[in-house]
Order: sequence, then C-alpha cells, then structure tokens
Amino acid sequence: DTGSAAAVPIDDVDIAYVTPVTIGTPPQTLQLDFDTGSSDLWVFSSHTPASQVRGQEIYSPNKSSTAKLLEGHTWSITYGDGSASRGNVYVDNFTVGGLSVAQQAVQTAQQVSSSFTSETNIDGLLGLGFSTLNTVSPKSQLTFFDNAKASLDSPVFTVDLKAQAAGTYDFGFIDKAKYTGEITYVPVNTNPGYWTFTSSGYAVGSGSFSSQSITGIADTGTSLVYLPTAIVTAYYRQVSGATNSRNYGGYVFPCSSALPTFTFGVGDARFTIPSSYISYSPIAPGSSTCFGGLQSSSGLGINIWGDVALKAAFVVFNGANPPTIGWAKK
Ligand SMILES: O=C(CCCl)NNC1=[NH+]CCN1
Repeated sequence: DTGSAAAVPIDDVDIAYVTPVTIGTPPQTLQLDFDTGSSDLWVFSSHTPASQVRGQEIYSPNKSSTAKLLEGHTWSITYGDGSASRGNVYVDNFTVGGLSVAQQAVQTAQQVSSSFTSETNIDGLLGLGFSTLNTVSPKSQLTFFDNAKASLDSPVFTVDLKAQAAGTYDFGFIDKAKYTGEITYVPVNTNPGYWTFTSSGYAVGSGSFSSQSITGIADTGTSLVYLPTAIVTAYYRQVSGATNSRNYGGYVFPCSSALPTFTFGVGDARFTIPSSYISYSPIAPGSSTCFGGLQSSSGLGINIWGDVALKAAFVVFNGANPPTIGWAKK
C-alpha cells in the first residue's frame, strides 16, 4: 500500500499546513495539521462546544455507522507553544490520500484552547511522532502511521513542504521526482518520542561553516526554527536593526533589512534556508517590523527544526527498525 496527500499552507506566511483526510461511513472530510512533533490524532467534533468552534469542519461520530466509542478513554495534550486540547476517543475508518486504516483512534475534542479556536483553517491534528507520546488514557493509542506501517510498501513517510504552495505527504514510498542528489540519512533518538536527530553544524550567510552537534526535533507542527541562543545571536548580528524583543517575544528587525541565508548540516550534506523564509512575517499587518523565522530555543529546552527549515528540504521519516531520518535537496 501507499498514500499521497497535499500539504497546503493555511495562510500567507506558511504558519501551518493542512492535509485532507476522510473519517467514517459515509466519509467526513476534515483538513488536519500533520504534526511530526506529537502523536495524538484529534479533531474538532460534535463534542466541541459551539463557543470554541469558529468555522472549523467537525467530525460527528454519531453520523458514522462505523464509529465506536472507546469506553472510558480520555486524552489531554499541551503543545510546545502552550496550545492545548482534550476529550474522548472513538475508533473509525480513516483514509489519507488513498491509504486506509480501519479502527484508527480518533480523539474528539471536548475542549480546545483559544489558539485552536482562532486557527479557523485547522480542523485538528494528526500526530506523526512515535506512539509513545500518545496521551490517551488508560490505554495509549497508535498513530495513523504506526497502524498503516505493516501494510505500506516501505515503512516510511516523506515530507515535502513548500513556501506558499502545496507540497505533499507520501506514505510507503520515496518519490525520486521530489528531490535531487542523494538522501543523507542520520540516526534518530526515539526517546521520548520525537524525531530527534543531530545536525552537524551551521553557517550564517556566506560565512564559514561551524561544525558542531545540534540535537533537535524535525517538527512539521512547529512553524519556525528554534536553535541555541549562541547560534541565533550570531545570525542576527548580521541583520541591521535586529533586536531580541521581549514585547514581541523574539528577534524582530526592520522588514527592509537585508537578511543572510542560514545553512545547517546533516552529516556531510548542507541545506540552505533562503532569506525569504527567515523574514517570516510583519509583527502586525502592514507593519515595517518583521518577526524572524529563526528564534532562540532557550525558553523551550529543546531545539526545533520546524517548517521554516523543512521547507528547504525533502525529508524521509524512516520508520524501520531502527528508525532514521533522511534529508535531500529539492
Ligand atoms: O508541540 C510541539 C513541539 C514539541 Cl517540543 N510540536 N507540535 C505542535 N503542534 C501544535 C503546536 N506545536
């Protein structure tokens, strides 16, 4: 088996990407944020208070002849950005890009935090982290990828995110048309359950490459790149007018400033994030102050290679034993 589905940016700064999925019988279509940084599959639902729903599509299990309540099971999750949700659990038929899983655990939201209510283009999340992170209690549930893995031609999924264009999530195969050159694979540490790998270093603009280990997670569910303060200050030192603003919660700079590129290493390979991806967005519509796509991870306790970095590569999430992660140019 294989599957392939579009990853569509939800706004003009690629804050997140959504992918269509169908749930139940007859099929209900929702747009989910595929998230390699978590492992719960949750949806806005008929259980979500109307006051917390602002145009999102909802899943109604009572309209699906194949839905079954997972008695006595609940879930509750808080993400790295402080957003949160919780609720009940059903199992139902679930399809992504032609790839179907019967009896997929679908977590229905009874409560979502304000940032999910405000994100009107996201109808829920589909976790692609390791199932050890799943929050369902008393029995944790498997991710869509873990449920599908045995029937896939190859136990992999690939991520091809694009700037202001539709990319793809492929399951079960590696599409040679989506990348150039070789794929550089490096080990993954599955503890505690993220796709954690170690980058081999970085360079700012045309500067020299600094070889150093930077351990972090490949996270499609996070918009920006969060790295150690020393690296981030070295970057913004090259940006005139840049400052680390407590007010705006990170590095900002005049939108007119020239930004260097940012290069990161994976093994012997080098990936360059274009300046345009790092000139992330005006801090408010029409403002001449811009917020950076590269920020410090010091407040997080973890380094995160989010969409700003993933957009610069074709990434293979290899779920074999042991798992590895592969990066290629495109
Ligand atoms: O929660 C994280 C970071 C884990 Cl360290 N990524 N996934 C996600 N989903 C929604 C916001 N962020």
